[in-house]
Amino acid sequence: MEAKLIEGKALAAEVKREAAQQTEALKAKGITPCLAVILVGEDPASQVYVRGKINDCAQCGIESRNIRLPEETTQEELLARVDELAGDPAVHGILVQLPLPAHIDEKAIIDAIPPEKDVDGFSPVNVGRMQIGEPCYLPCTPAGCIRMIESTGVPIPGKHAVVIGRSNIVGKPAAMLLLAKNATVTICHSKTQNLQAICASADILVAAVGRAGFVTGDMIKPGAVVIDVGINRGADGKLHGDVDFETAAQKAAWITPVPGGVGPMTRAMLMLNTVEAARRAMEK
Ligand SMILES: Nc1nc2c(c(=O)[nH]1)N[C@@H](CN(C=O)c1ccc(C(=O)N[C@@H](CCC(=O)O)C(=O)O)cc1)CN2
Repeated sequence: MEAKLIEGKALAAEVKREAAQQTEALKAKGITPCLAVILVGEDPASQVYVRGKINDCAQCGIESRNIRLPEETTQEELLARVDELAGDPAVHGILVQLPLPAHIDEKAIIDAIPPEKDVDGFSPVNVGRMQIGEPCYLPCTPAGCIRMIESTGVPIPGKHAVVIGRSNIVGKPAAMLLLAKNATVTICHSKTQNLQAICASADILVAAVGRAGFVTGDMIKPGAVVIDVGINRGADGKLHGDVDFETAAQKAAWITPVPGGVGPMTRAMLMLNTVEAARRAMEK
């Protein structure tokens, strides 16, 4: 079997067109969605992602505030900036780019973002609402994964979905969203025994391990949908997914590429969350 590609870039363009249309409709009612993005420090990858987000905003007609703070910014200073944006009615979404420098407590910063402006869906209130199926902002990467799976036309209900990775921003929420779609979900991690056998029984496999080429063809069930969340920069300077694409594509029915897969979808889903935040603010 030679897997079909789930084209993240094309899907992301579709999602951004949706966001742009919704933005137009909001502007006609007198409200312009606005996203504030805070980047602390000079991490080169984060700079690329933030630039991408600001460009996406422009493409969708969304206003943006690009806030760059030096590496030595203190936690108190960062909290003060977040508070300022929290109190600014013109700002609908606040995103603090992760990772933060080691001297800043990420949790304290995420907790300071009001849930109604938390377009990353990382705050405890949004995480809790997601768990119980209440309206909330879904974290962008997992939400993008679901949209990519759905784009294949393969029904999720009843399928065995295996998520490798248990991070708060990808693995856990991806598992919860798959469960909410009535998949039977297994979460695997570094201590999991029989990982190969579990993965090889997955109809849907989401790899969020953070290790290049970790998932190989022998771990894929023939005909599976494989979603590769990994973005690992190799010594060759190129980006590599968590999935060994060549061998996995021989077994899977559908597979996401890296680059051009989950990454662009993460950014596109952020645009939808920002428009939604503006709509909710208007309704309030
Ligand atoms: N506040 C947040 N911080 C981080 C998040 C997040 O969702 N919110 N996720 C990741 C990084 N991330 C988004 O910020 C992200 C990563 C990658 C891409 C992307 O488009 N990747 C491209 C390749 C880009 C490149 O050349 O490096 C691709 O995969 O095609 C977008 C967003 C951690 N931090």
